[in-house]
Amino acid sequence: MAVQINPSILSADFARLAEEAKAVEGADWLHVDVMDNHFVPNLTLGVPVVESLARATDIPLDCHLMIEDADRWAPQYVEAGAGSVTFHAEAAAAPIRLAREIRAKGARASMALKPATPIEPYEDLLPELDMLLIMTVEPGFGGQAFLDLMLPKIRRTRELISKHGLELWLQVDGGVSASTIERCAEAGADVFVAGSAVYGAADPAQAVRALRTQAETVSAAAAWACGH
Ligand SMILES: O=C(CO)[C@H](O)[C@H](O)COP(=O)(O)O
Ligand SMILES: [Co+2]
Repeated sequence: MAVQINPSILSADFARLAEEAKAVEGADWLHVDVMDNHFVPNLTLGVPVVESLARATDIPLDCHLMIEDADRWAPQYVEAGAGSVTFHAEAAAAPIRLAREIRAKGARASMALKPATPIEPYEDLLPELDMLLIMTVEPGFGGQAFLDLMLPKIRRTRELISKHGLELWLQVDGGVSASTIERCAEAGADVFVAGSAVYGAADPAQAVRALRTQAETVSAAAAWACGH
């Protein structure tokens, strides 16, 4: 299980997005939080900004759509250049059809769960996805405190992924930092979104490297424990 670190540009300077992407060289994906002021009480950016950002950076874009009517909008983010598109389970009328459409258009299909949404009703849907995102804060804002009570859900999701023998990536988003990333990795997450912990650091690229080292150490120890 390879560790991936995805800085969230929610905590970057929106007037300098191309430079902010360069500041996190070495990151696996750039996490782009799209908010519509309906699904969440905040407003960020949309398709035209994603199009420009995709042209401005070589880092692939991981678009996290916190928007209503995901069925209508998500495919447009693939066309805008996103390599991975995450829709919320709570905002999709037909998640299987939507995941298939995202994949057919050439991107990785991912589904997110708000903290109060359980994973169990979605077990049969997991093979349709390339990634599952477990929110570890209420979506809407960066800089919130990590919700420890999400750790059992991360664990249960990792068990379901193993039970079905899937290649699915397991992403965590919200309050991920030097003081919480090890707990997430230990619970079974392998893709880590970090906004304030990266862009709030004096050297964002160094913050990405440090988070990666922490997560890799834990996941190597977990792999060793499983294999013996
Ligand atoms: O989806 C999000 C908020 O809804 C952001 O990706 C997330 O909060 C990242 O910011 P931080 O690491 O500062 O919590
Ligand atoms: Co996000």
